[in-house]
Amino acid sequence: MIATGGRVDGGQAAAVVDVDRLSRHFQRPRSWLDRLANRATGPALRAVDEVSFAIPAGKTFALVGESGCGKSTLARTLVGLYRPTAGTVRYGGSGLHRQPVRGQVQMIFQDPFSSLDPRWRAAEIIAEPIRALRLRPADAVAARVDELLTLVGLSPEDARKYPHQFSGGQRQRISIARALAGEPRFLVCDEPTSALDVSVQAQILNLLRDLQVRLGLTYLFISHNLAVVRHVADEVGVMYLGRIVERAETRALFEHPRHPYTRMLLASVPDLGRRGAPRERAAGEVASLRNAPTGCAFHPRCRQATERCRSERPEARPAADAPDTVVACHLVD
Ligand SMILES: Nc1ncnc2c1ncn2[C@@H]1O[C@H](COP(=O)(O)OP(=O)(O)OP(=O)(O)O)[C@@H](O)[C@H]1O
Repeated sequence: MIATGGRVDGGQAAAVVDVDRLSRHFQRPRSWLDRLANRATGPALRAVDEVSFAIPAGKTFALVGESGCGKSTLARTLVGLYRPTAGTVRYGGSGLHRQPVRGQVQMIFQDPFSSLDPRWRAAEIIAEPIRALRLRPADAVAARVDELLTLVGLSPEDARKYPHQFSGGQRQRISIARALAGEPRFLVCDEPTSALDVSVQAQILNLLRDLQVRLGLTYLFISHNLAVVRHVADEVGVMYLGRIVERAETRALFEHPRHPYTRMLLASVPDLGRRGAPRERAAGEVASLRNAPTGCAFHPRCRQATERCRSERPEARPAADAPDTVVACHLVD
């Protein structure tokens, strides 16, 4: 259960990750207009803008939203690949830390082929974090690699193979084994199945689910596929141009979407099986972070937008009738 600002209320399961008004901006190169106005830098691109949420231990929080809305930037900031521009991320169970304990936060990527070094055998790929973090004595590393291969549904004989000798699904299993080698508590899965054949996607999703239960892992799960998100997530955050516009428990989000953008996203998937939920047809151009609109960033596409939506940015607030749902929209309530 999450309140505004991403704080987990006392008495609830401890958060493994707690994100509070986190922003990550990128400096854009100067345009000729900037030069003309004698500006030293171009305007910042607000890839992630004041995002807040917390993920309780053992749960899955999913991020959805159109391409370019900042999901990967948020994921990369959480695993420490990018430094936050503002706001905080705290990690841990009891007593949160500003930095993740080494190894405890890991990431798996969409394309396992490009994230695995083609010159390394599976054994070396998986052993690397074990050695770097000194998680096992040198003579126990090989046995740990065999254990991890078995855990992800491969066999110890696979240890000698190179990435190109595996299928796409098997390569993703190697990536997962490598991530688990660091003994993480928190795993960021950035589109982990979108590069895979449909028949293999379900196997990888089931593997992730099994591992979550067996190892007590906490997931941030990023996907374009709303049917997948509905299946795997406990809670969902809907991102639009760098901000979370709606955050709700999965069932509530799919059955009772509140933000016009969430409704539009769900309406774009005909077979989600929603009955009676209000439908929103897509309107207007897909906006870009490069020229983000004023006020509510969604207003140019929103059929109900008012003058206020055009000028005043809505803050994320708990819904009046569902305090676990947080929505940033002037028209809700
Ligand atoms: N290293 C970077 N430097 C400058 N701009 C960046 C950088 N990384 C991402 N961006 C910009 O930040 C915005 C958000 O990108 P991001 O990859 O986070 O979106 P996304 O929602 O993950 O998209 P997709 O689903 O296509 O992966 C984009 O406009 C992108 O061009």
